Amino acid sequence: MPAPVPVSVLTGFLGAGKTTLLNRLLKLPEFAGTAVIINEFGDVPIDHLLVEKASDGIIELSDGCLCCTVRGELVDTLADLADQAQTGRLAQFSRVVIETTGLADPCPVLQSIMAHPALIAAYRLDGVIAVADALSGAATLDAHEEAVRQIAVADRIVLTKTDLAEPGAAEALAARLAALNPGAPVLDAAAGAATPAALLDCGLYDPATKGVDVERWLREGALRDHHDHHHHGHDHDHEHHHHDRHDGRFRTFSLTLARPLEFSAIANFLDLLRSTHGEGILRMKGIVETVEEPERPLVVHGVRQFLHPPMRLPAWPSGQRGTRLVLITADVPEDYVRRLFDAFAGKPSVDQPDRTALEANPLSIGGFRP
Ligand SMILES: Nc1nc2c(ncn2[C@@H]2O[C@H](COP(=O)(O)OP(=O)(O)OP(=O)(O)O)[C@@H](O)[C@H]2O)c(=O)[nH]1
Repeated sequence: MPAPVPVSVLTGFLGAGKTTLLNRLLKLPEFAGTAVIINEFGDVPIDHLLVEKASDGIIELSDGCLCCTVRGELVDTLADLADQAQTGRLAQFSRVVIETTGLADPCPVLQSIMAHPALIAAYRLDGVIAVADALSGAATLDAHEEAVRQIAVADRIVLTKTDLAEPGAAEALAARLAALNPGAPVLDAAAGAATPAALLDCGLYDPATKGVDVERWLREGALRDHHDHHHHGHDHDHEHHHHDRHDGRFRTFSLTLARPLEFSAIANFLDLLRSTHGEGILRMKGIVETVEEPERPLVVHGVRQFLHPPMRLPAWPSGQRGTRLVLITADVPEDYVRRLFDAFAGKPSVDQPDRTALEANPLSIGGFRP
């Protein structure tokens, strides 16, 4: 089996600058052999579309890229691409970029790549790139929950039109984006920061070292730094009051445990979390030290109710062991998740049901929503 092809999902609101960014990136050598899937043709054509049209919705590009609209299901398109490449009907591609329509919630796309049985062997999610423009980004975030969602689930955020924005506007938006999603670096396109090196390879696997890079994948350190910064002499809540009704609903936080967990404890924790708050788990990723195989970390990765089949790494890639989970959530009480995790981790606490009680009756912990 060939190695799974990395997929980048390019999202961002209408007119934010997705196509402009993509056009620029596709000219770079790092993007050679990229298959581009656009789920809607916008008003601004991709430069490369000066091409002949091949059968079944796939358009082959003169420079070896290929590009298609998603006429049917995204899953069918991706499965078909993989099939054609495997049977030699199509040149093997090294990367896929999916540009979502501006209005889309990217989670279903991530869910397909991560959890659809027809795709998990052929593809791996590399990362979500969200584009926000400095001119109208703040107003867009105020008006549209989808825009906030796109930022919240991103691995990288590209700030566009900073050259057109009023003085201070770009900085204010960048700060708001960082508060919404502390784990994602904000890259200024006009300043040349949106480079392939900055945008690609956000996944667990690092092609440069041919190893895994947990720190870069989880970016838990960035999360912690942001949290610390905002809790030392800085009133976080005060900051939130200035934002609109959407921002405060989205939270990114991490759960950690410095000793091994039984596999069944983590499995039941995730099951319970998914069944009580699945819709609100926009993304979840992490690495777990299990009692059963402490030398081989378990990698968990999911979107909403859907989990990528958990896999084991051959060894701990960095010195730090234990369990680290990063969750990006919408309308999920952080306190509930923490108490649930503590119960399964066996952390004693007054007036809290323990794991046995929870497995018998999930309602015994407050915060459950059907
Ligand atoms: N000055 C400036 N203009 C930009 C920048 N990025 C994008 N634009 C312009 O903004 C407009 C919209 O950009 P697109 O790339 O079409 O945006 P999009 O997100 O693909 O839009 P949809 O396909 O409608 O969702 C175009 O006229 C671009 O030329 C930037 O960084 N600076």
